[in-house]
Amino acid sequence: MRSWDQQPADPADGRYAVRLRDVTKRFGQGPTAVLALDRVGADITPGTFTAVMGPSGSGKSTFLHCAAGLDRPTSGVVRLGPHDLAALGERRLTELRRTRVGFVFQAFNLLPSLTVEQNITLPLRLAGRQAQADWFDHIVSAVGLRERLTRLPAQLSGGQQQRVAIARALVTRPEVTFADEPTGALDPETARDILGLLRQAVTDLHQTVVMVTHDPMAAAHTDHAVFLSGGRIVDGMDAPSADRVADVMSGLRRAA
Ligand SMILES: Nc1ncnc2c1ncn2[C@@H]1O[C@H](COP(=O)(O)OP(=O)(O)OP(=O)(O)O)[C@@H](O)[C@H]1O
Repeated sequence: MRSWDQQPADPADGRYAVRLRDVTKRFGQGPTAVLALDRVGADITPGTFTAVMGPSGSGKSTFLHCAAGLDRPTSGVVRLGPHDLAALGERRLTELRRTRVGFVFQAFNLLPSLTVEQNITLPLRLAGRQAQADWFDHIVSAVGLRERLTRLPAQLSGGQQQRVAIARALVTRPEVTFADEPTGALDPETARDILGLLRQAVTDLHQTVVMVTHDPMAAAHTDHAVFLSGGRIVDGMDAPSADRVADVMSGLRRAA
């Protein structure tokens, strides 16, 4: 069996934070089966911010779940850095998710009985690791939570709670952070702050972020947008602007 520390077979694999090759995901069987992803390929370069877009039901969440090792594809290859996820058993996959992947969800998903600081460092404690003081300080400053480390989530606004979730995602210095509609529950002004923070995590902290979003304004904060339709990647755009993204999205909705 391949060890997860083994060198990759294709030397190019190690250059990407995430690689999907021919990834297909089928839910169910027979006439009611749904092909949620249909031979999808994607290369996510380290230190980039990518938006995954597409109409409702186009496969965005399935893409994110397969790329993040939350779900296993029916066929195809998913690599996180040099690691082929299919080669990992459940225990190692869980460990890899905990230490090499950050998650930010629409619903924040903070633990209500833990303070801000305890929520941020939770992934490290689960992995039996200590916080690196410099990095912890760095991200706490970046997300602007230094004065609120002893608060509980219920004492914070939605935007502040999402800042905690972003700090928690970054605390392990993951290979990649996946954000699923991270601004979906926020008012437009707070949403802009949170998108600016994700942008800053990429530009200043050299992190890699992949964000599922419906919102062309959100995509405009990213370096690259990929568009899914019917489970396939049908388009891509560098340096996306909200207007160009909205045009592509309208076209995809009309065609759907
Ligand atoms: N667990 C599941 N069982 C059966 N079908 C599923 C399952 N998860 C997703 N699907 C189907 O797969 C397709 C893609 O779903 P997915 O949630 O990935 O789309 P999406 O683009 O994220 O949609 P939305 O924008 O509405 O969240 C849809 O047809 C959906 O109904």
